[in-house]
Amino acid sequence: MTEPPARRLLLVHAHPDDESINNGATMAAYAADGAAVTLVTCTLGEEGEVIPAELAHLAADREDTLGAHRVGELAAAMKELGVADHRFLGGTGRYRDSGMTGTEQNHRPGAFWAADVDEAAAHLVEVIREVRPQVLVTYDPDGGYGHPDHIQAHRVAMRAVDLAGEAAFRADLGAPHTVAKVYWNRVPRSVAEERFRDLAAALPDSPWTATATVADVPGVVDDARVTTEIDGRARAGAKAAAMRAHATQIEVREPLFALSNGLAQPILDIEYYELVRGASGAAPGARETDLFAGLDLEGAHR
Ligand SMILES: CC(=O)N[C@H]1[C@@H](O[C@@H]2[C@H](O)[C@H](O)[C@@H](O)[C@H](O)[C@H]2O)O[C@H](CO)[C@@H](O)[C@@H]1O
Ligand SMILES: [Zn+2]
Repeated sequence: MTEPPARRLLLVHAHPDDESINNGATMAAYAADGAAVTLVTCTLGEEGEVIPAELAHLAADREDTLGAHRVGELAAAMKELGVADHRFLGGTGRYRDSGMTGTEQNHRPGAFWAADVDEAAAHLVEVIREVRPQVLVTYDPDGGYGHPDHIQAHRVAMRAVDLAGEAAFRADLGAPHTVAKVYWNRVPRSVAEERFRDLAAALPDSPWTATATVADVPGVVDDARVTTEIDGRARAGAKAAAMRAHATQIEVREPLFALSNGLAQPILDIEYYELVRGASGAAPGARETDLFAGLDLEGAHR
């Protein structure tokens, strides 16, 4: 049996498209460098809006086949990033997209927001104990921007990290595993502000007439809270291609993109994180430039 790669990264996201927007360059860079990259997506994105007019029939209030379509978009995006291991939490379609906050979809049976956190976390414990990642990436407690599925993905991911390491929890799901480092997706406020200033110059050459704002960018925090930056500029093409693969949700005109709201925002090829569990591998006062910094990877195969 071949040994798994020494470095193993697990990312937990709410919908197909979040992984490419938040971590596309990071995922592509580590996959290209021989690390094992595993993505768990919690829903199929069934309640999303649809950008291309010719695909409007897929929408939840029409044929309700957008989820199946976005499974294909995600597979195409993973090919662009070179990521072979992507799964849906609890199996394809186990949890349904809950819709934007305050909508009636939040409370429909099967909605991820209505799921029991421990029950959902057990599905993720099984993945953690199989993959045995040293590093896990997910959202902050607000899910980056308050979407119910993002908040729930945070809760399930953090609960699963705790349970996966408990020997007394569900031995049937595999041997206990402690994730060494946990990160939340972040954007330093100074970077967001600078990129939106630059955006104004690029807007006339784009198909959009309006921009989002710094407040619309998920996970923006004061610079001091950002512990880690992954320079993915060498993977900018892969990230843009992966975002473009999510064609029902994202339009891309590099260096900009827009969601179905039509508000232009910058594509970030340097991706930022806040280390919330585990020890930093950087010198005091410096940012890490590697998610695996400080880890003893010798013999880290299982
Ligand atoms: C990036 C992200 O999390 N997208 C979610 C989000 O989609 C937004 C939603 O449809 C909103 O109404 C639009 O104005 C915005 O442009 C969309 O990005 O919520 C969807 C429904 O839960 C979800 O499917 C999509 O992945
Ligand atoms: Zn999302």
